[in-house]
Amino acid sequence: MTSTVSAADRTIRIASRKSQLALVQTHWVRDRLQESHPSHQFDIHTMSTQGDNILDVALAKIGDKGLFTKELEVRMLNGDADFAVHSLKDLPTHLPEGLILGCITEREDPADALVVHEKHQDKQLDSLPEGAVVGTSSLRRLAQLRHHYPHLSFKDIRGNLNTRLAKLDEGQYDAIILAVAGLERLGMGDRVHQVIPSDVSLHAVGQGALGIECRDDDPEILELLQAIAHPPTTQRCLAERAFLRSLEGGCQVPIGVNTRIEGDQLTLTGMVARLDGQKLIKDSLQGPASNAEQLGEQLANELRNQGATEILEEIFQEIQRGS
Ligand SMILES: NCc1[nH]cc(CCC(=O)O)c1CC(=O)O
Repeated sequence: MTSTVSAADRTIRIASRKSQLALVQTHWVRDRLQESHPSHQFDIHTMSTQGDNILDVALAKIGDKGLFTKELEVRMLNGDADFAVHSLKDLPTHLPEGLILGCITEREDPADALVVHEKHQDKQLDSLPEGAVVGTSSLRRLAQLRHHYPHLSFKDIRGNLNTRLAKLDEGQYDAIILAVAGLERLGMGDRVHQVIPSDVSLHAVGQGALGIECRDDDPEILELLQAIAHPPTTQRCLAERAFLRSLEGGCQVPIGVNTRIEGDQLTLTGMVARLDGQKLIKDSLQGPASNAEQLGEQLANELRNQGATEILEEIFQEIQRGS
């Protein structure tokens, strides 16, 4: 006798990292899917990733190719998990054979935030004192902030959000830069002291959105995930990811974006900067949102014509040398 397992009696296994932010995000996805598919059973399986364990090596040096995603991907490919919930910005633009981006959820504010030590409550980025120490490990944030605020100094910061906030509060930094979205999801939106405007700092590709990764040969899961897909966010993020995919050369680089949808028009702004902030190439273009990925590739070509390739090559060499 044969029996067919229908989605309704299949237990769906969700893979997640163990960090507090990852768990909040995964529970949010599970709860939304449970609402739209009440008869399904969803189980969450948590695991640590390399990115959670390696805290001392500069992330830029090892590159962030799947550092936060690999272990989850292995589970899916082995058939031990059905999909994984990621912060979209941590999900590489090239996925392993057999896996795809099943859906993208509605984005929160994608901007970066300035979070200050209590002694700087009355300050903003432009009024922090000369030499104030700003914590960030993101080359993108570093290059853009150096460009606009040469009076500040920058220091690496590692660890999860709570660890970083504790280091700030202890006085190891005058201020730190974090994503608005992460703070809000953890109920710490009150720590956002200044939302950094997009003319100062473009955000990371995919920032503020969740990406659900699954096997490409599982139509049941792909269908189920459509309940939490958000088409405008998806179009914006596909344009952003195509832009990054087209530019990146195998390491974490200072690339930022901003997107906007009005009617059926998508506007994409992208930038590539030198690490010292002395040179910054930025441009925008607009086109039909239905051509999102093509727009991303087109903008990448534009920036290459304006000198992005040289900047990226220079950065790649600096990182190799370990400077
Ligand atoms: N690289 C770490 C990371 N990955 C996702 C977020 C939270 C925000 C988001 O969903 O983009 C953060 C923290 C941060 O950048 O402050």
